Amino acid sequence: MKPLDPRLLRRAKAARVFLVGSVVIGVATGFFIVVQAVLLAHAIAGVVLRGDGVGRVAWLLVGVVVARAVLVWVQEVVAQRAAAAVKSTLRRQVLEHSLKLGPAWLSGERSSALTTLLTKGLDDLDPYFARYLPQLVLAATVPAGVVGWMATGDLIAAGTVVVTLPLIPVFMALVGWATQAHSRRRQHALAVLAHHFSDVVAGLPTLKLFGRAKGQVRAVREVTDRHRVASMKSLRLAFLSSFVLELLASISVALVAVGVGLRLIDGKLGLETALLVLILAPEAYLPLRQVGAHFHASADGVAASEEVFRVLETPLPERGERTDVPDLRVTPLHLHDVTVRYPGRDEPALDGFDLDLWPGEVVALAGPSGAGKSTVLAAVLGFVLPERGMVIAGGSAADEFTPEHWRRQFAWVPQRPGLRTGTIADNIRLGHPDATDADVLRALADAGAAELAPTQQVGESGQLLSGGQRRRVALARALVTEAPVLLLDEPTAGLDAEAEAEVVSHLRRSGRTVLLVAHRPALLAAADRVVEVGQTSLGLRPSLRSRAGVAG
Ligand SMILES: Nc1ncnc2c1ncn2[C@@H]1O[C@H](COP(=O)(O)OP(=O)(O)OP(=O)(O)O)[C@@H](O)[C@H]1O
Repeated sequence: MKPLDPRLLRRAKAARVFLVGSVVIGVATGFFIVVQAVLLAHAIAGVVLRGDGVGRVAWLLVGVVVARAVLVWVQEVVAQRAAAAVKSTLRRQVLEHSLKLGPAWLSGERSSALTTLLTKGLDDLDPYFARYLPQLVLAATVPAGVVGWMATGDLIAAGTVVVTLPLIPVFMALVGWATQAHSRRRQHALAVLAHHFSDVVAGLPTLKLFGRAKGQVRAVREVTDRHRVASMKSLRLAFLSSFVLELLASISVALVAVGVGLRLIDGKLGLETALLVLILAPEAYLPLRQVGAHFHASADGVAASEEVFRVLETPLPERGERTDVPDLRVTPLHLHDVTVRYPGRDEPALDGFDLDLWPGEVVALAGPSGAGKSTVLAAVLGFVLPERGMVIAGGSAADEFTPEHWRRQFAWVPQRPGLRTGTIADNIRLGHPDATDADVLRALADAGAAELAPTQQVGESGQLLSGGQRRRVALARALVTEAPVLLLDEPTAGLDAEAEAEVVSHLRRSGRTVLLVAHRPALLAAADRVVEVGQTSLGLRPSLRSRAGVAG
């Protein structure tokens, strides 16, 4: 584990500002430590050797102590603010990057692990900023100043410190290597625990139904135990390394003290210099010892930030910068030889797929489960990039345009539409924020959901609605947009025959281009064309064959 990850400084401006502030505070702290030692040594030697009073020195000492207390306070405030700013920056960056990577990437991630990382995981950066980093800066500034000052009084003592001091960072580096593996294991155990727990909670009704709910107690206990064991190992290592660091520092200070004592007895060293060296020697080791102590508390935060950088360094698919997307109300869309292979899969999900979609057409994609129908919609939207072939509009490939501008041409209803907490109207207005109440009611009616009240609450992820109702609200959300092309993944699943007929007739009347995934006969029959995915044959209605330019 690197003491300071340069990526943290690169990605978060607050971290850079904080580091500069910490260096200033570190130098000031070093200065006050030396001043305090000089004043103390002078006062004690004055009292012992010359019988001086301590009045003036005492006031100066009070001033130094207050100044040091103010520095600690400033450091704490700056650190807490920096930690909050860095966490919020990293969270925003991960969310923005995840959005750009799209649903195909997200489906390969474990959402609960990502949630844990962005919440509890990044919160572990607090001790890193509040304790570890300031201490690291002090460790770099204070010993240098202290040893330099000691050297002006007693070269031998300064030499002893210079020789013994590096032992501490060397030992810390060894501990760091061991801790890194432990921290990763602990982070992994926490992610597994979160994932397992959210899976069990989500599947509890099913587990209960099959009488397997109790069996999960053992599984949760095992996963929790793994996390407990990993945490205990980290703690054991932390205590052990703190003990050894303390021992090392104490022995080193003792070495300096014995040398100073002997030279004092021999008369080679004055009392004031000896006192100064004795007061300063522990101060040289203290920052380094404390770096070791705070290192363990911050190791989890650093492991979490490494995980964050893994996400942030996942390359984005290359997309162009063009914003002049052709108007798909009048421009046909072509899929040419589109071949998509998901990461980690040998077989392509879609192999050499061709499709011409003419403005105003209703085209149904049919084919067995797993044939690649949803993948066709994902390829059109640019959620997956074809390894071969391309999506073309108006003579330009889709990936020449920015994803935001390209996707404005489409409204999409996925197989499992997401709804957010709020009313039905709130969810529909996600498609068109300025939609009036009348627009919302019309969209609901066109989606075959006239009986649903716009003010009805949908609950978290739409849990207060039935599966069919959720789908119709999502369809209404797509219909309320002004997108010229509708991409609908089984839009009428869960609807009765009457509602389905209404939806189909509205889709046909709307004049928009519709590409839908369909299994049900009513939907297939209503389409202008049915395209089999996973097969090469095109089932065209005779009236459209000439328009599609397909011979036969
Ligand atoms: N994110 C993904 N990662 C890896 N493989 C995937 C992913 N999404 C889909 N697949 C695989 O790609 C193939 C095509 O999936 P797709 O969802 O496009 O099929 P489909 O025809 O829509 O199926 P269904 O009718 O069951 O919805 C399947 O073998 C599926 O397992």
